Amino acid sequence: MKVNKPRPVNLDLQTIRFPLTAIASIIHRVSGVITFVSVAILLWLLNVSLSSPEGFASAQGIVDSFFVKFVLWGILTALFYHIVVGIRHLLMDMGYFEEMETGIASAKISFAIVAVLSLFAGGLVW
Ligand code: HEM
Repeated sequence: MKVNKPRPVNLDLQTIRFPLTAIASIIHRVSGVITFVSVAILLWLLNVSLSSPEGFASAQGIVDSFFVKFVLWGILTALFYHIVVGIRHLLMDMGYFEEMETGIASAKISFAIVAVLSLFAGGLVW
């Protein structure tokens, strides 16, 4: 088929720039998957800690390393992101923040709220 009006094609992923709203949405999906996987890890840790006094001590030992604390901080940050941007999604489903300007502003505000909550999570973990 002959194309009369050649349309611009840009498939170079290094030059495609996503709008902030798209980035917020992609990270929301990623944070949902992280939260889903984390539920299994956290339930396993809870089970270990509740099994016996020795189990509780062993769970304390597991959580007492920098790496595990870092992972827990990441899990909490992903959860906070998912909840805050999830609420933004639900508000958009109700018809708010649908224009580009308000969509970008609400994404920026959500990022700022998540940054504060992430600091709070760091305080809880360490
Ligand atoms: C254990 C808790 C949770 C898990 C494992 C989870 C996981 C997920 C996953 C995997 C998705 C699919 C993402 C996509 O396909 O784009 C999703 C979507 C969504 N989640 Fe969660 N979620 C959890 C809790 C929450 C909470 C507390 C909220 C409250 C705000 C929430 C709000 C949403 C919304 C609004 C969507 C749809 C987003 C869209 O339309 O693109 N989620 N969640």
